[in-house]
Amino acid sequence: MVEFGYEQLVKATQSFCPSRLIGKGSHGAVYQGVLQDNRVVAVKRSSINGVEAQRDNLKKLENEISILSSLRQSCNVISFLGASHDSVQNDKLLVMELMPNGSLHDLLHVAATPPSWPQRVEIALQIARAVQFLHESKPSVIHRDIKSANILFDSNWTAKLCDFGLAISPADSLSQATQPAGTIGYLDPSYTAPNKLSTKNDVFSFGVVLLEIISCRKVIDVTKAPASIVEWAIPLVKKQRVVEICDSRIPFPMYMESRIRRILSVASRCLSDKEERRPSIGEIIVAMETCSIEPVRSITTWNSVIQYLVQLKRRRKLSGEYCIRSAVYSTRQGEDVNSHVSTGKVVLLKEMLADVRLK
Ligand SMILES: Nc1ncnc2c1ncn2[C@@H]1O[C@H](COP(=O)(O)OP(=O)(O)OP(=O)(O)O)[C@@H](O)[C@H]1O
Repeated sequence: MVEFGYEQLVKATQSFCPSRLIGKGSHGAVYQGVLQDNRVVAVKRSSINGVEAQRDNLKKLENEISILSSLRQSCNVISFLGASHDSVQNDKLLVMELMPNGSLHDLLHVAATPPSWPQRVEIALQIARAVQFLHESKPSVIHRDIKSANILFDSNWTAKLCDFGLAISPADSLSQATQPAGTIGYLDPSYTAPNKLSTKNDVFSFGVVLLEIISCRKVIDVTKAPASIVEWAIPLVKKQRVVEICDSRIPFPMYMESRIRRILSVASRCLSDKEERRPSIGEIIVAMETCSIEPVRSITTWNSVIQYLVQLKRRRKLSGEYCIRSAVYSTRQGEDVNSHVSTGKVVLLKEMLADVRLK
């Protein structure tokens, strides 16, 4: 693990200047810093506004550093760059890549322009890959706080999972004594005691994020009944009323209907009351990879429309060929050609059939 000098990071953040503050979380504040080699990074600090870090905050940041430093690099998990410790102020610092494009939460609930449907599908897949990376790491890691606010976008608009303050490895002996934790609205209701810790807790939270991506509804919205996104959406998925779940700010895309249905069906399985019925993240990836199209960056709605039209044209060509073949067969049997094709095509078809008969 790279150990940064505390003074070096104080300088990089201009002494944790308020103008460098990106945001505050429950266990620290994140600042933008510029290192000596001009790399622009994000620095998470356990103390807020210089007030000595609460023991709990410090423990969470230490845990985050320990988990991130144990992981290999992954495309969809925040890149850990190093850490620093100041024994005088009892302060810890975590250095990570800067994510300049905000969170999925802001993209869904704050941004003026809602993300396109292909973008949503790709983001969902990128998050699934991040969870797969954690669950299939050796030893495996359970994030315990998967939510849209913890999914940030890098400069290429690649989604990455962040905030490992609550992450835990079931292989760690301490995990058996760790109390359940997470964020209301995303927290698995069956995670009620330390011994209920399982990768399926993350699968549940991932299912909630899928519903949020498709509907753009807040996970808990007290102005609506039912307030919980899960209680609202799952009965609609079961009744196949998919259009009612989809974000109505952008038109429902007929060309993506099957992909959206598939994602909602995955979400519904992730949110099953019975943990054993929830799919593993490996199964989720298999189901979802058929939904993906292209990287978010290069996707435009037009690309997808063009893809759809090409597919449609191919399908029509195939069904046209089928029509002609079936008409040839029926004509040989003495049936009427018109029963197989639209009138527009009959003239051409009759000429072709004449040709077939001549042969
Ligand atoms: N690497 C990063 N690059 C850019 N912004 C970041 C980065 N990491 C965190 N942030 C932002 O900094 C703020 C604080 O993040 P932090 O992870 O400490 O807490 P949080 O996720 O907001 O809250 P909580 O810890 O309560 O779940 C958030 O607005 C988050 O989006």
